[in-house]
Amino acid sequence: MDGSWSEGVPAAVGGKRQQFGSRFLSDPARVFHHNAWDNVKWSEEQAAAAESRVQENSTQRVCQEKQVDYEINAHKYWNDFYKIHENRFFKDRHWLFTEFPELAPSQNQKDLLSENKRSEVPECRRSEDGPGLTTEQHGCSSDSLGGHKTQLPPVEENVTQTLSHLEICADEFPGASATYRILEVGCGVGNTVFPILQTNNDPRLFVYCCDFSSTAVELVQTNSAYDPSRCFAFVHDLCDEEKSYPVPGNSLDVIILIFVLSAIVPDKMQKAINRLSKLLKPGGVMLLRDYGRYDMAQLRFKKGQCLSENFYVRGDGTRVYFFTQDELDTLFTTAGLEKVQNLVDRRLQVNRGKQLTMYRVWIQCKYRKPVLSNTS
Ligand SMILES: C[S@@+](CC[C@H](N)C(=O)[O-])C[C@H]1O[C@@H](n2cnc3c(N)ncnc32)[C@H](O)[C@@H]1O
Repeated sequence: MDGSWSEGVPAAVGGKRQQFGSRFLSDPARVFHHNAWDNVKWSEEQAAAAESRVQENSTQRVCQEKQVDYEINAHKYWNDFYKIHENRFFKDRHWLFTEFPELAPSQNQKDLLSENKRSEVPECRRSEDGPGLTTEQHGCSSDSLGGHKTQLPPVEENVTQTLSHLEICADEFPGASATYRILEVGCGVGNTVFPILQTNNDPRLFVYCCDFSSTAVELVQTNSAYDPSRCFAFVHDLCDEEKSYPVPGNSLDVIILIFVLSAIVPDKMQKAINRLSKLLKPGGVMLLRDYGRYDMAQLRFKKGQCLSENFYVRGDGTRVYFFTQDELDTLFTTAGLEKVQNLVDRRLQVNRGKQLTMYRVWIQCKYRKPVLSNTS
């Protein structure tokens, strides 16, 4: 894996976190005085140079036979990645709580965990798909469901009708008795999930996480912090249209996508987001952080690594796409979600020892399912 991997940690300045930090480079002569600069403005020349670099490294495409291999065996390439790196590669993403307060509802918005009691999953058709765990197995007795006041928009009275097509029965999926449900897709080895579970001890919270790498999921399940009464990790390919998620539609408060959408082939992204959108409760949110167009990692690719426009394969067979804000907006709004946030984080990282500058571009999005939704 090349050195261009980074989780894109938003900066903290003076111990106090601001949106994407606030250390600005006003005097270029001071560039090597700090490790990173926030909200960097690109000059026209720099943008043009980036564009021409991308044109250059995209001229020669990977042959069709190899492309098919990278697609069919995508999970195997990620399995190999995790066999080598185990849980040492990505860092725990504690910064997510500042960026996305929805992930720490008991810390940030005390009532969120008990909100929307009316939106709990109603009676529905039985399915053979569900793992069939009972509420007792999750240690969440219904007594723990409080009658607190709600902070999210009120759920429409007709939600139960829109759920009539559900495949999973109300009390027969993991976390059925929880009142706040978070799903992380492409969870890797749990660098987001474990910080969430550690930050929230509230028994009304349940966290689902999936990845199509069985090696990664196994590392989550065997982590000493993995508690099946609060968390359910499962193998799932977000591009697989045949296999359903082990939760009913309209049942999740939050879905997290951290550097995962970029790992799938662009023509499968829309359907993957559509399917996820259906799982959100009305008022629920989808949170994303991912690579932006002309990020340093894109510029570093060599000729012959390009699969299609802005989509590349790394040396280890894993793939990465570089988004624009508009592309992400289209993906989410086409899935029936409304924009709450769509930001670009341009950071200048500095290697002071080697006197190197690295221009990073990440995009951060938050999209909400309308209370009156036609995607359910
Ligand atoms: C860059 S890693 C990010 C991991 C994790 N989200 C984190 O931030 O630490 C991308 C992850 O997406 C997973 N992934 C890629 N394509 C996927 C797919 N089609 N379905 C499910 N997971 C996928 C990979 O196995 C890998 O764990």
